Amino acid sequence: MANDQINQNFLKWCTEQGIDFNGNSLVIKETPGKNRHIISEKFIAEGTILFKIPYTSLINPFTSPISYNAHKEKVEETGEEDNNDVSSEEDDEENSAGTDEWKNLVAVLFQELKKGKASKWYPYLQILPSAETHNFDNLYYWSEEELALLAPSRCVERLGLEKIKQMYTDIQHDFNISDMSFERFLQISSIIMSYSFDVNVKSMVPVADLLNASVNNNAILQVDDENEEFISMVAVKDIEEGEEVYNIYGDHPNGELLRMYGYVEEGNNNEFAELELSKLMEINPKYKTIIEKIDDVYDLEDPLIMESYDVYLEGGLISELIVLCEVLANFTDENTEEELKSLIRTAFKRVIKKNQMSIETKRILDTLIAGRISEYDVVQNKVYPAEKGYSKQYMATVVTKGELECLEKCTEIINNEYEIVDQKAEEQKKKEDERLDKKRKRMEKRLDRKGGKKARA
Ligand SMILES: C[S@@+](CC[C@H](N)C(=O)[O-])C[C@H]1O[C@@H](n2cnc3c(N)ncnc32)[C@H](O)[C@@H]1O
Repeated sequence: MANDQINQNFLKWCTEQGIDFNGNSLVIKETPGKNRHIISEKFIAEGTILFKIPYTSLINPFTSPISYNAHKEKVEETGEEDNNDVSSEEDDEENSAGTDEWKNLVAVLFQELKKGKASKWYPYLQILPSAETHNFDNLYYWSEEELALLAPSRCVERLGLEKIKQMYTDIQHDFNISDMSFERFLQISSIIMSYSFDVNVKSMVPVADLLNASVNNNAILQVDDENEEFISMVAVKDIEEGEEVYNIYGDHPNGELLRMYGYVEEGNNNEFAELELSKLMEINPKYKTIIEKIDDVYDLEDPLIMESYDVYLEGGLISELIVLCEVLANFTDENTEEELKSLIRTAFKRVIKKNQMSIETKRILDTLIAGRISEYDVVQNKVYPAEKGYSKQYMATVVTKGELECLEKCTEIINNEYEIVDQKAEEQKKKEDERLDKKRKRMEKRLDRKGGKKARA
């Protein structure tokens, strides 16, 4: 079916669902790279509701309950819940709930797509990239060669392919779906990753998902807990005539935008780079053993030993790495477990409360940052490909250049935000002061004695 016809059918369906496009001032446009997006043909003032979407037109396990019930019965029967996630994030309670919602929505969407014209959402499903032949740009569809364009970024490590494979197996089992191929599962997961919203429960939200995103968004989706009928897309800035309406997908750096959504945004201030623990351990052969000792005695709530440490474009280095380097710089082989614990507490106080670090810590960090920057050598001289747009080479360049900028700015941020304390020089100065103080006191005593003699004379 031609795209025009698909759009017309979709608009008709929206009217039937009671979704209006702000008195027709919003129109769907299509351009290469951006695909479908929404433009405002009139000026719209900040605060205006752009469109309202009835909860009944959302796709989620409550509006299309077949698969949800199958899963719920299984959970009630066995008491089992699962902990997988579509990405490589650590598991925790929140993630587990998110994963279950994810699985439910995959199953629901799979069933609705299979129903074809019989689905209540058929005109909506037609405008999603749901055809088996659709080419996604997210990282799950990049070849090995294309992924290599992103080196040395660590964003590729966040793909979590093993977990995804596990999730596929679980869904087949939990929902009794044997006719969903892995390719179809990945395609449906990709749709969910880039089109779904967390509105009470993970859902597909027609029309809201037509909006592209920007860090300078002019609209957001508002969920009003008091309103059980609608959710609304609201203008958060004035929108000029002819301007694109942009939503925001979250505070994602470009590597994450690419992984999940398949696009990047230049000027994205959520950018971050990563410094690896393994590289820190390579700086000094002793560090590995000390880090293992820290891991053994560590009893504070916030984790200190991590696989990698983030360096933010605007916020610099996360303080946990500075604390860790401070401990590495001050630990000696004679230190007992208790002394090590005390070193950790002192390091936290110094770094977080006093914004101080020792000059030794600064040296370790400088070495680590310089080493990571040198891994970006290939990026330093990279020019943006002539064909800007959305080529994979262009997108990979935006990611790696953004990360390099974070690292280059990091040292400057450290210098501005922390007082660098030269501990050894301070100790020497303290000793020197004490020596002079003693000398002064001796002189005073001598003078006193002399003064006494004179008085007697
Ligand atoms: C929720 S959909 C938005 C509608 C989408 N453009 C379409 O044609 O269906 C999210 C997808 O839109 C694209 N997208 C979103 N924001 C973009 C942007 N600022 N530039 C380019 N593509 C963008 C990405 O492909 C993303 O996966």
